[in-house]
Amino acid sequence: MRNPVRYRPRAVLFDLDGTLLDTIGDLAEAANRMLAELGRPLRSQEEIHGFVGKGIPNLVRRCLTENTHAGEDEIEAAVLVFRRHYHVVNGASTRIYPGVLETIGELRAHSVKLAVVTNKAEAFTLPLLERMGIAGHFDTVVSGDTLPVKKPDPAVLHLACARLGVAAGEALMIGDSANDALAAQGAGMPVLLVTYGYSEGMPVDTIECDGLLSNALQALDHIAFA
Ligand SMILES: O=C(O)COP(=O)(O)O
Ligand SMILES: [Mg+2]
Repeated sequence: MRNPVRYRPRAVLFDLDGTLLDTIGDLAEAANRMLAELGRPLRSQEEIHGFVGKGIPNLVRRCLTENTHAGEDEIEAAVLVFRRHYHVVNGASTRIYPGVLETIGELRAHSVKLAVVTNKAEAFTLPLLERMGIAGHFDTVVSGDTLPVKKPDPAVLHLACARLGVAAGEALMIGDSANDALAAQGAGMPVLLVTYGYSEGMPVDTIECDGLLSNALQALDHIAFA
């Protein structure tokens, strides 16, 4: 993009799955171990890719109900099965996306505060950040079960900002889906979306946002350091 608007954020809030980390292999593995244990047909990674974005209970529900049926009790029990398998595989095939470490390093070098705001439950988020060696870069982490609501509810972004001591208008969100975009817009902060992540089957260029990034490093084109 030529001459994009440059923000001067005091904090950058990052989405996790599909933005910082490519986690689809582990999510699909846990989902298929769950489906196998429940005696249900397995699903392709591509299909499961479209189910990621609104947290684990929603992922499990879609695995059990898309083109088929399951009762609420069955779905509730399946969430526990998924979590048991995901604890085992979480991080095994996860990779940090290109440009992420350099971007984080540049932001930290300019004293910009950093947070992760994810819809992934905390029991998986914190060990995953540790395992990938990036936990220490973030000043705070808000997970999918930190509050009773998740993205697209802006409350999770407000909580991250409160913990960082910045106003919502002084922060910038970087995500990969409409959940991130809507949460940011609800909180009154600009949002950049990466084009390589998971957007629940929605073409990312159809989601209203303040800029698209094909590599995380392009976020720096939208930022002016004081
Ligand atoms: O857990 C999910 O479904 C998505 O997590 P994310 O908010 O980090 O993309
Ligand atoms: Mg995401």
